[in-house]
Amino acid sequence: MLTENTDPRIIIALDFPDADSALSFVKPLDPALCRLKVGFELFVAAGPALVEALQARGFQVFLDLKFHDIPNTVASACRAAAALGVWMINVHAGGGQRMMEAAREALEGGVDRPLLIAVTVLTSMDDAELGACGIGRGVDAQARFLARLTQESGLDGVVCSAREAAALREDLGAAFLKVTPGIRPRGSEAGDQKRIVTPADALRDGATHLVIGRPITRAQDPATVLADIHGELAAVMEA
Ligand SMILES: O=c1ccn([C@@H]2O[C@H](COP(=O)(O)O)[C@@H](O)[C@H]2O)c(=O)[nH]1
Repeated sequence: MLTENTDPRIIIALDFPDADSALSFVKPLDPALCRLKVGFELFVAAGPALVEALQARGFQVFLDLKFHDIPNTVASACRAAAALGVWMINVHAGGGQRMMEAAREALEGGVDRPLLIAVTVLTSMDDAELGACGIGRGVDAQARFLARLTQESGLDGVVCSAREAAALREDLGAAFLKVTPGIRPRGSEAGDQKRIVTPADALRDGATHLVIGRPITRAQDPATVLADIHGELAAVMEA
């Protein structure tokens, strides 16, 4: 039986080219069983109206626009995103402490403010790719460094790979959110993701939320894949 409730851990990445495709995909989904993530592609194509349409269907929305700019610009963008009534928004931790603090301050005092998290190291990157950007300390150390900076800036959590979740739980506590893309049920294709983890391992290692896109959205039967993942998570929670 599927018993997720007011705090579903699964966030489905709605990477679709237009509103019609996204809305027809979500039609059979139950908002008690998943949240939805709207990223660049869909937001650029369909805008705030689509976010409002998803919320009107009962879904909580993570608006994944990964703001990364000067503090004043990011703060204003966060204020505008919060006005949409979304559940969660994000920035890039690489924008630095002043930028993250400006983002947090922009949301202060708002009723039902969105959760604010920061991207550490993209799950599509490995040590070699990070090194090629001039960061030689490796993915694990860089993710831990940026996660600590995020917590010191007063944000609610981070986007990281579930591979780093256990270390971040140790460093920063269980309540600090660890929102983890790069989730791949056993046997599914990695695609462009480098740091992948199964749903069960992610939960066991301390991921608080699992972002899952193509393994569900490109499946022949998305509802069955979602139900199977719920089963996998329930087994971990019962163990
Ligand atoms: O480090 C990151 C940050 C964001 N993402 C986003 O999550 C989904 C993952 O989709 P899959 O199809 O399951 O790979 C996608 O929208 C990314 O933009 C990420 O993957 N890694």
